[in-house]
Amino acid sequence: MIRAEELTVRFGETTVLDRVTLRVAEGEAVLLAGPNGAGKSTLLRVIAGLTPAAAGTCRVAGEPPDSAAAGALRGFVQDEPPLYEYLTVREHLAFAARLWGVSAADAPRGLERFGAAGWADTLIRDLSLGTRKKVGLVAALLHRPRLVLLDEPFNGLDAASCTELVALLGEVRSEGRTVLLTSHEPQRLEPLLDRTITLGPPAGPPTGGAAPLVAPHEPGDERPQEDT
Ligand SMILES: Nc1ncnc2c1ncn2[C@@H]1O[C@H](COP(=O)(O)OP(=O)(O)OP(=O)(O)O)[C@@H](O)[C@H]1O
Repeated sequence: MIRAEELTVRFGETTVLDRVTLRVAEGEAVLLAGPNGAGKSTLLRVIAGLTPAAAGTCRVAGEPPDSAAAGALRGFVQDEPPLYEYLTVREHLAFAARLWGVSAADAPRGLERFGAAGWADTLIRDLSLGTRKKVGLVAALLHRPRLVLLDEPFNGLDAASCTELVALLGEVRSEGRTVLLTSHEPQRLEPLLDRTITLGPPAGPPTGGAAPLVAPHEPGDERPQEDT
């Protein structure tokens, strides 16, 4: 489902990802782990087609990540979901459903699942952090994507919603869909995960000279390596 080879991402003179190789098979649930600043969110954003790589290749179901084809099969739950502040929750989800070309009929059930049904007619700008996250989750999953990417999905969620989210991701996985996520709370994910891929520590300042990092891929492969 995801095949990234020798990916390098730079911001200015800082190399954030240095020749990262990663493969995730269809139907796997994989945690992207590593210390703060290791580049986990950046890697997710490359796979989501939002951040370009300076070198290397990335394919999602064989398609470039920024292509319409890859976009249609992916749902990305960002740490801070981009939401339309002046729409109500209901309007936002109806808009997201239109963009995906699907019915918004499942949206109320999605909100209900996370205890957020009562916010349907509230403007997004008036929501708490956790409720925004729930709306972002429901919006990203409306089209039942084959690939679900989540960046720190537990941030801001209450305990019951965290449990519900793990159950939801378990259903996604049992349907043969793929899950790739970052989280600093791996213990929550134990029932779900097939594998953990660990990125090495950040390269540091421009002259840091980090060694290449290769994260192996197929199930059953050796454990990911960290080079410092
Ligand atoms: N748009 C950007 N412009 C400049 N630097 C950026 C940008 N996005 C990320 N970075 C830098 O890239 C590095 C990796 O950030 P990233 O958010 O990918 O790390 P992370 O592993 O997800 O960290 P955390 O665990 O803290 O969420 C950081 O040093 C960050 O400051």
